[in-house]
Amino acid sequence: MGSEAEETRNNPTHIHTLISSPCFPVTLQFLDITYRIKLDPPTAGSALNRVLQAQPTPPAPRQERTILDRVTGHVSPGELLAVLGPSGSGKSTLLTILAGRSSARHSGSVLANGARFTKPVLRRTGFVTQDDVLYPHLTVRETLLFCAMLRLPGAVTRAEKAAAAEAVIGELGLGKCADTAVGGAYSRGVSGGERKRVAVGIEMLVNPSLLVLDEPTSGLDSTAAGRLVATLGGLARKGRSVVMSVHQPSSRVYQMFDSVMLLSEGSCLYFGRAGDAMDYFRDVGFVPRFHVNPADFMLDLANGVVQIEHDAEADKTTVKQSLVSSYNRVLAPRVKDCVKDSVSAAAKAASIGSMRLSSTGSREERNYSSVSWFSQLTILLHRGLKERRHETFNSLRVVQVVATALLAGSMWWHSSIRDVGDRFGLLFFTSIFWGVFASFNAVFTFPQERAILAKERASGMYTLSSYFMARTAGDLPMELALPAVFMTVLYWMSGLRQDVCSFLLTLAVLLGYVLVAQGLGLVLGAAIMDAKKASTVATITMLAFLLTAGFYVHNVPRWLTWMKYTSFTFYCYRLMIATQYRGGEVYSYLAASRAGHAASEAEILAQVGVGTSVLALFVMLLGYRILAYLCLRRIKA
Ligand SMILES: Nc1ncnc2c1ncn2[C@@H]1O[C@H](COP(=O)(O)OP(=O)(O)OP(=O)(O)O)[C@@H](O)[C@H]1O
Repeated sequence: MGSEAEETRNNPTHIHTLISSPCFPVTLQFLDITYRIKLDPPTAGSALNRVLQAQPTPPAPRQERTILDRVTGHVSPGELLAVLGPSGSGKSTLLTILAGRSSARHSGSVLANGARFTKPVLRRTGFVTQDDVLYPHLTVRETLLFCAMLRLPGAVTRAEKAAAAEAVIGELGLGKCADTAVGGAYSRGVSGGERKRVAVGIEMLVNPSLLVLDEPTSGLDSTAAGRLVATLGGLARKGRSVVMSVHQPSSRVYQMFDSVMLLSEGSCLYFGRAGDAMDYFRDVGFVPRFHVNPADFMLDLANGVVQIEHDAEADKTTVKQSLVSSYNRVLAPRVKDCVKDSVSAAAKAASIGSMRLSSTGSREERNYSSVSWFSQLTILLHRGLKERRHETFNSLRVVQVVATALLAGSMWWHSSIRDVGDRFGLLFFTSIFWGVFASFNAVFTFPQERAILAKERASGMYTLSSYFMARTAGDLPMELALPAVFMTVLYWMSGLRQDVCSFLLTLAVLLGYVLVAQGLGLVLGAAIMDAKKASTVATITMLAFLLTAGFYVHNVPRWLTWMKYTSFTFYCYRLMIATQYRGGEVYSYLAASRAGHAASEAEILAQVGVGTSVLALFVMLLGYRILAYLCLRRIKA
């Protein structure tokens, strides 16, 4: 991939402007979007207060809050619509609904070319969220390259995909930081503005018909913001429908908008041409006292701030109510008629040109068909290896494992096979250490990728199965190298059975066991999707496995005896003993050493055979991974 990018950079004639080629036109219409949430009832005081109250008070009814109130509008190909409004006015909520990415139940309809959103339309919809979720350790160029590889159609060659990524880098002025890591909460990377542009670039790559951006200019200086909005305007001119929200645009940026929607507390105060906004507000009685940036004036209005005679300020609530009722009386009926006309025109066009549209559609669909499952897997594997190159082999983990192996090796230095108690202790310690270590590390896998997985799946970038395979298989070499190093150091230091065959068998048991323990961590992480909670549950589960296996408590209560059969530590310990003591060897050494406590453990271990233990571990190995996959399916795609 690197060489292709190099070739593309060095040969500008190869720069294929996939991102600026014509796209399927989509008119977005939205009618009466209303979204309400139920608020939690106010707490009725402390438990003590409730006890002291003579009469129990009936539970307060749940109140509703309107986040969006009958918001209506449309955006046509070639248009840039800006949604303005103060913080909390409902911009992000509206944009998430318009991009078809909201799981919240809202009323009203969002239509593309007069019809409900379909998968092909969704695939052609780019959505840039406010909190851009990106892989922190990939460079800007790698981020865009991998994205191009996954998102651009299978029919596009790798060189063309690399060229498209380079074109986006050039278009968004990211050349200077192209080889810098994106960075994140815990690692320094490119600046906030550059991150934002990378997030925009990711969506630009797919040449979307509809591009929805939530505050793409936040964190940018006015020059950079102007440049970005000009780029978005340019994309719109090429036939895309672009919707963006913005907090505080400069007047230069405002001039670039074709149409504007002003929101205040979920209600629309204006929708129409950007250039007509000031005339409208003048007509309904709100005139700025001197020349102002229209966006500043409109935001003041949305906040209810307006100067009246003698510099006094009018009551904010009255101002807002007046603006809402003016909009509902003057503009809303016109906007609704306009949207309805646009919907019926789109429906008519679809019925008249059904043959043409369907054939174009199917051709387009072929062009849009995603890359094959196997290609997705290899690209995701490659990306995962690059992203986590610093993580798995971070020096702390290596030091932790090697130090533990050296310490344990010193403690059990050249132990004797006849000393069954000591040997059992060593094998037991190894089982516990790797059970806890592997399951704990795996717990973090999915929770830390949740946001990015949800975003990428929602844009149809890859199938869940290819992601899952890549994520779990990609980690294997790295995850297995550490226990292999551990066992190599410890095995020869502690003087376990000194033949290569026994060493390889013990290593195989440990590696299989690590995979199973990892599986438990993956399931808990995927099911709970909160690393802290999942690691707490992992602790309790591991403790339960250890306690009920009968190693510490020999008289386990009857109703808990079954639990040891669910414990992979139990089976691993059983197999490790089998690799060290053949046949009845253990009993003859036990008889000689009279190690009572080891003898009772050996008795417990005799309850399951080697074959049963291998089978149990194998079933868990597959079972945990299948469960983790099923849990991940809950994440909305
Ligand atoms: N699921 C929810 N539960 C509770 N409140 C919510 C929920 N969704 C949205 N809100 C509230 O709805 C209001 C609008 O939120 P939204 O994020 O859409 O505003 P915004 O205009 O994008 O704000 P900002 O510019 O600060 O991002 C906020 O007051 C927010 O707290």
